Amino acid sequence: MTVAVIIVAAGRGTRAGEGLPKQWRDLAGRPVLAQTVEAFAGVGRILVVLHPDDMGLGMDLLGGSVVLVAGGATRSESVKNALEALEGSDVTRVLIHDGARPLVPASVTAAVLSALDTTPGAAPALPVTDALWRGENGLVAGTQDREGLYRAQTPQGFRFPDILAAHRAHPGGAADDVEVARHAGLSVAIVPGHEDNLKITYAPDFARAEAILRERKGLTMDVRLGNGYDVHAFCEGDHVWLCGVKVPHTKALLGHSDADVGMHALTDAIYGALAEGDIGRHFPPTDPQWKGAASWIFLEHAAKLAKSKGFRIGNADVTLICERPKVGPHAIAMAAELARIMDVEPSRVSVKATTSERLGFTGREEGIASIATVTLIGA
Ligand SMILES: Nc1ccn([C@@H]2O[C@H](COP(=O)(O)OP(=O)(O)OP(=O)(O)O)[C@@H](O)[C@H]2O)c(=O)n1
Ligand SMILES: C[C@](O)(CO)[C@H](O)COP(=O)(O)O
Repeated sequence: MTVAVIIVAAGRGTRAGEGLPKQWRDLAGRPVLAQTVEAFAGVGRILVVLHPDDMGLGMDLLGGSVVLVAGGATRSESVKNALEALEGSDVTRVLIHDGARPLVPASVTAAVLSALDTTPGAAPALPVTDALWRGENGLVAGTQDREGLYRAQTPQGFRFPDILAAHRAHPGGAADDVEVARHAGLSVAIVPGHEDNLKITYAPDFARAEAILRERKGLTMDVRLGNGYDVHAFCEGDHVWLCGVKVPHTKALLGHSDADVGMHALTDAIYGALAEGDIGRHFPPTDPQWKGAASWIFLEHAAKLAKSKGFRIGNADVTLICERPKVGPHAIAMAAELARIMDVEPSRVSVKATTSERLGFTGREEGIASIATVTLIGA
């Protein structure tokens, strides 16, 4: 028995939203397609069907370890191209699998292959467990008996000559290869599918798939919390830099750099979460090259350091403590600027202010203090 695995990955993944087609996107550190191919290691010879524009990407990712076949305009055309490529080979059984199902358990594949000993076709599926409704204009218009209904998965397995003939005879437009096989009169056994074997279809499916992978690898989430605190004294001047925004004021802030007290607190919070010291360790105040430096250089460095260590910024919260200038009118612009520098969504960054009720050095308007908290989430 010689087995071939056809992995169809020539679609454009339009429902998964913007960016690269889903099979090329990152899933827990590696492209989806690399993980799908890996799931079939040792099962048989592997053919990967790609969009003609993606052949270069395929060579880079998979090299000579698989046979690359150019896909068609529909899934079934893509499958047929690969089946035709196998004609004349010694292949006796084929498994046809979606490139967008990277988490297929080996037990599902084994069950499909073994069912082919007794039926010409076999495919995994899960029974529908929820109640089913028909809907019209947002209202329930009727119910549907769920008895005997299944959610179809892949790999769908067939004896090679049967499925090649079935595809050649099919008029096109089938949702899957079971439909093609049944049109040709082949019987197809249902074997137990698996909830992990989801098809990445919409953007949130990436997070579901990633959670399953993490659980499989026994990984727990590495969440880090960091805090930062900074103070700068006022001096002569007509503006201050706060969280990357130039704010007119009757004084300036004194410092070796641009004295952006909020950005310094946030930068230190990131270094703190990474156990990487503080700004002074990375940008020594004794080094003249940082004299008058724009503080975004420090924040960008800290954010990139976090990324290089496998962390993303979960959220950041900065509080400025001063009587004046008034921060409220600038807070949104400040949060947006910090988010831009750190390369995170603006909704994950907060800037707010408080006075110290005229108490202490901030109350006497001798300077501004800032505290910041950040969470880093390990990949
Ligand atoms: N012309 C096509 C269309 C789809 N597929 C593959 O068939 C599988 C299942 O299809 P689907 O999830 O619908 O993928 P896309 O067609 O890429 O997605 P969308 O419909 O959202 O564009 C995917 O691995 C996809 O790459 C293919 O090889 N050739
Ligand atoms: C083949 C399939 O994966 C079975 O569930 C599915 O039909 C293909 O994807 P699509 O979303 O229906 O295009």
